[in-house]
Amino acid sequence: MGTPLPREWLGLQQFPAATQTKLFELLGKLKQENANTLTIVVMGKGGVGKSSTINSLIGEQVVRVTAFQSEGLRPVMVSRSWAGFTLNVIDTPGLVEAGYVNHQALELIKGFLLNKTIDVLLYVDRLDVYRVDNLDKQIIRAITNSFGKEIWRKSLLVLTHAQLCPPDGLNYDVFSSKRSEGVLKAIRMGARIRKMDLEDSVIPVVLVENTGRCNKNDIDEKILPNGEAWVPNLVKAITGVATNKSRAIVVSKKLLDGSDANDKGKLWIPVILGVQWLVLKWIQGAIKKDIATGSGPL
Ligand SMILES: Nc1nc2c(ncn2[C@@H]2O[C@H](COP(=O)(O)OP(=O)(O)OP(=O)(O)O)[C@@H](O)[C@H]2O)c(=O)[nH]1
Ligand SMILES: [Mg+2]
Repeated sequence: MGTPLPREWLGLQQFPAATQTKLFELLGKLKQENANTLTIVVMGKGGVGKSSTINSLIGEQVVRVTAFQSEGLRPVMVSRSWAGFTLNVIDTPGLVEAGYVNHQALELIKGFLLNKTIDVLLYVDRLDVYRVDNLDKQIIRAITNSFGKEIWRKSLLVLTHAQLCPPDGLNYDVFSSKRSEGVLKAIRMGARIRKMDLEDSVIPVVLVENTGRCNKNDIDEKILPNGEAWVPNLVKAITGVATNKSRAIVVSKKLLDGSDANDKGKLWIPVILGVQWLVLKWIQGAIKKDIATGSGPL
């Protein structure tokens, strides 16, 4: 049995006209670049707004949103098609359980993603949180160990709950860039991305506000406190990452088995064989010389 055809992306039509125009333009560009399918995986801690962001992006209530910790532990994929273009979005369970990295959830995600190609990772956290701690780094490390460091070249940081009033009279943009920098630093540390690698691995940040109470501009687009319409921003950043010069992540068994580390060892095999061959040749040469000069043991 083949894969069922994805449903028509009806949610596109519920966006205000201005947003629709921008989205059609961006999706059209993707199609022009021969990207007929786009697979996005959404990961992050529990309750940060992963599922809500997916619903906002698709424009339909496609995945369940819960105020309390969700009991559903399985990843789900939602597919929608538009003019021959297919969008796949994979929602995943939260990566934290009782203050620790939820390895069980991670194993389920790995199993679900096996043999899939990830075009974009949305790493979701909240904007209205002020601290970044060790657990954040541990989650990032767990994702990196599972899918390889390269996944961060295909990632985007999404900060939810973006409709906020910064504390202490701080300016909104100053506050949000401080929070973004904090999470990005945790990503760099957790993923062990070296300073010298930084330039070509800039992770874009997008702020989103998923509640129905989000403010709107006069053309009905949902806006952030700084006036930016965030849905087109999100789609633009996604298409940017999808078409950047890094390759999409093919989740093979080899990648998941952590063959990365093993491969590093394998690189030395030809070198060691070469050195062995040279030593052997040298010994052979020395023996021949000994025989020729007759200076061998009596
Ligand atoms: N104010 C506000 N609330 C949000 C936003 N995003 C999500 N929420 C709320 O936060 C709660 C959790 O949202 P979910 O989308 O279920 O979060 P999740 O990351 O999918 O959670 P798990 O699947 O349990 O890991 C729900 O009550 C949402 O309504 C946001 O941008 N702003
Ligand atoms: Mg969820």
